Amino acid sequence: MSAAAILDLGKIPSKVNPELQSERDCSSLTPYISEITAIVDGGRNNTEKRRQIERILFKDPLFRDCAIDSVYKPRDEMYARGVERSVRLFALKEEYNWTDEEFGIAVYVINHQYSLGLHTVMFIPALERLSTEQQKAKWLHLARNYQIIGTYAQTELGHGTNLQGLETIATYDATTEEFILNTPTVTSIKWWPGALGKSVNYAIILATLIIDGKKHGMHPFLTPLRSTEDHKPLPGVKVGDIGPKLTFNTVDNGYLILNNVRIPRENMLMKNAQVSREGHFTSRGPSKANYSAMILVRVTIVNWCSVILSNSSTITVRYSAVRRQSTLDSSSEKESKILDYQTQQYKVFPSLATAYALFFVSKTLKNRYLKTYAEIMKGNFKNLPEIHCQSAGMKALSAEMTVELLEISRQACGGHGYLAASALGDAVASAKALVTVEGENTVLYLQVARYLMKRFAAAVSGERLSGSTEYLCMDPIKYSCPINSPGDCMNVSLLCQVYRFRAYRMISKAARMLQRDIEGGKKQHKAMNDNLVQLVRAARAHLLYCMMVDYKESMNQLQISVPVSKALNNLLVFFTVFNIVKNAGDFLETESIGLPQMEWLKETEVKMLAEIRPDAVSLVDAFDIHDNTHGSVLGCYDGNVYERMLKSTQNEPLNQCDVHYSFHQHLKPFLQRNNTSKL
Ligand SMILES: Cc1cc2nc3c(=O)[nH]c(=O)nc-3n(C[C@H](O)[C@H](O)[C@H](O)COP(=O)(O)OP(=O)(O)OC[C@H]3O[C@@H](n4cnc5c(N)ncnc54)[C@H](O)[C@@H]3O)c2cc1C
Repeated sequence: MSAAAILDLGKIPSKVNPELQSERDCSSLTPYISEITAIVDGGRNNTEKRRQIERILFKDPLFRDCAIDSVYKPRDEMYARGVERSVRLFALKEEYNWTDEEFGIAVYVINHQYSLGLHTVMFIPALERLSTEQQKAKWLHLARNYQIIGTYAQTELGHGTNLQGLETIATYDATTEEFILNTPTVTSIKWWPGALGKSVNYAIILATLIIDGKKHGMHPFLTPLRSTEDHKPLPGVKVGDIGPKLTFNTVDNGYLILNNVRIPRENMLMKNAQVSREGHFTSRGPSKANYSAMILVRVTIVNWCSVILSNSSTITVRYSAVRRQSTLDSSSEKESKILDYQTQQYKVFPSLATAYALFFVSKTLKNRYLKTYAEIMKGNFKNLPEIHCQSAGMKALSAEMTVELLEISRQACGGHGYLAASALGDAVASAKALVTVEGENTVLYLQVARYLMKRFAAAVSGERLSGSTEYLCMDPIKYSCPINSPGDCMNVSLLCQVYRFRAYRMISKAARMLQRDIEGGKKQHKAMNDNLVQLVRAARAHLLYCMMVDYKESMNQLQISVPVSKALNNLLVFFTVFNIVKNAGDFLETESIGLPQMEWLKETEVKMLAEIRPDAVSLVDAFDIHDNTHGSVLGCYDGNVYERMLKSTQNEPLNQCDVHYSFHQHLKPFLQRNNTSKL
C-alpha cells in the first residue's frame, strides 16, 4: 500500500489483489466456476434471476450496507432501518411481481437484515397450513397484500420447549360466539415472538382451548393486537420489546400480555380442529399437525446454515489467500500465505465442505418435505412422524455444526476476525440462535431418539421398516468393516456403510441400556432420564448417517463436467472422512472400524486438504456471494483487505471528529486538575 493510500482512507484499489488473482489464475477449476454457481442456484436462469435481484436491491443505499451498518447504529435506529427495509422489500416484491421463492432470494441477498421476517417465514405459512379454505379466503390475501402484518406467538416466559406446559388460554363463550384470550400468570406471558414488540398488528397465538371448563389441547388463534388505524394496542393487550439480544437486533422480539381479549369464533384456525357455534369440539388428524409450519421452518434452517457457512467460507478462504504470516521455507524471502499452512486448511476447509454438504442435504430434505406436505394436505398423515424426525434432527445437527465451524472460522482470521467489520462475530452470534429457535437442539435430538427407540423395537419384533430407519432391520453379525485398504477411504459408499453400522450400534446400545434399567425395576421415565446422554449420541449418529447418504445420493444425481465432479467429490470425501475422524471414539468403540482403518482415514483427511487447496478460492467464488451480502472487509471479491479495513474506520462514530466531547467533559478537567499555568 502506498503512502498516498494510507493518507486517503477512503480509497479502494480498482484492481483485484494480485494474491487473490494468482489463486484464480492457477486453479484449474476457474473456467468451471459458473457451472457450480448454477448448481447452487438451481440452474443458470436462477443465477441470472438472483443477480437481477441483487442489482435491484443494491442500487438502493438502504440495502447496500445492510449486512454491516447495524454495527455502528443504536438499537432503535437499527430497528427503524429494519422496518424501512421491510417496507421497501415488500414494495419491491409487488413492483417486480416476485414469487415467494424470489422474495426468499432477496432475503438471503440482504442477509436477513429486516425486521418483519416473521410475517413471511411463519405468519403466512401458518395461515396456509392451519386455516380452513373459508379462513384462507378471508385472511390470506390480507396477509399477502400486507394489509395485516403478523407473527407466530408460541413461546412464553415459563415455557418454550414443553408445549403442553404453555399457559395462555382461550375460553369459548357460546353466548357471544367468541374466544376470550388470557395470559393469566407471569409465566404465561408470551415472550420471544419476532416482530411482536412494535411491528405487527396480528398474531397467531397458541393457546389452550377451554370449552365449558374442559381443556381441548393447544390451538392457533388469529388475534388482532393493534389498531389498523393508529397502531395503538387494542383493549386488553399489553405488548412491547424484550430488549437487546446477541444479534438480530433489527427484529423487535416481543412480549405480550392478554387480559380478556375477545376474538370471534371464526378466528380460531380450524383446519385441524373445529369448534361449532354451540361450542362442540371436533378434531381431525393428529394434534401434531398444528405444528406443521414449524417443520417447514426447520427445513429452511438447514438451508440457512448452508448459506451462513458459504458466507463465512468466502470470507475466510479469501482472507487466508491474501494474508501472509511467517514463512514455511526459511530460504524464501517472501512470507507464506496462511492458506498454505496445513493447520489453517484444517480450520477453513471443514466449513467450506460443510457449506456444500448442507446445500445438497437441504435440497433433498426440502423435496422430501414438499412430498409429505402434499400428502398431509390430502389428509394422509402416515409420513408425518418420519418428516418430523428428519426435519427436527437435521435442523439440530446443521445448527450445531454451523456454530462450531463458524467459531473456528472466526479464529482462523486471527485478530481481524474479532473485528465487527469482519462480519464473522455477528455470523457466529446469529448461528447460535439457530441452535435454540424452532425447537432447542437437545430437545429435538431427544425427539429423534424416541422415534428411533420405537422404530428399533418394531425392527426387533420383526416389522419391516422403510424410510430413514430401514437399516435398523440389519443383522449386525453380518457386518465386517468394508475399508480394506487406504484407497477404500476415498470410497464414500463404503464409508456410508461404516456410518450406518456405527448408528445401528449406538441405537441398539441405547435401547439395551433402557431395557436393562426398566428390567432392573426403574420406571420408564427414570430409565429414560438416566440414559438421555446416550440417546442424544444415538440420535446424532443416525442423523450423521442420514446426512451422508443424502449428500452422496444428491451428488450422484448431478450431470456435471469432469473438473467440477472432481472438485465436488474432493469435498464430499473430505466431509465424510472428517466427520469420522472427529467422532473417532464412537467409530472405534462400536467396532465400525479398527485402529488401522482410523490411521488410514487420518492420512486421507490431510491428503484431501492438499487436494482441495488449489481450488479453494474458486470453490468459494462459485457461491457467487455479493460483497454487500456478506458485508465483510476481509472477504470481498477483490481481496483488498487492508484498504477496506482502513476505509471501514470512517463508519465508526468515534471517528467523526478529531477530539471527542468526552475529552472536554472528563479527560481534560482531570488532566488539568493541578495545572496552575499553561504548559
Ligand atoms: C432469536 C430467537 C427468536 C425466537 N423467535 C420466536 C418466535 O418468533 N416465536 C416463538 O413463539 N418463539 C420464538 N423464540 C423462542 C424459541 O422458540 C424458544 O426459545 C425455543 O423453543 C427453546 O425453548 P426455551 O427457551 O423454553 O428453552 P428451554 O426448553 O427452557 O431450554 C433450556 C435448557 O433446558 C433443556 N431442556 C428443556 N426441556 C428438556 C427436556 N425435555 N429434556 C432435556 N432437556 C431439556 C434444553 O436442552 C436447554 O439446555 C425465539 C427464540 C430466539 C432465541
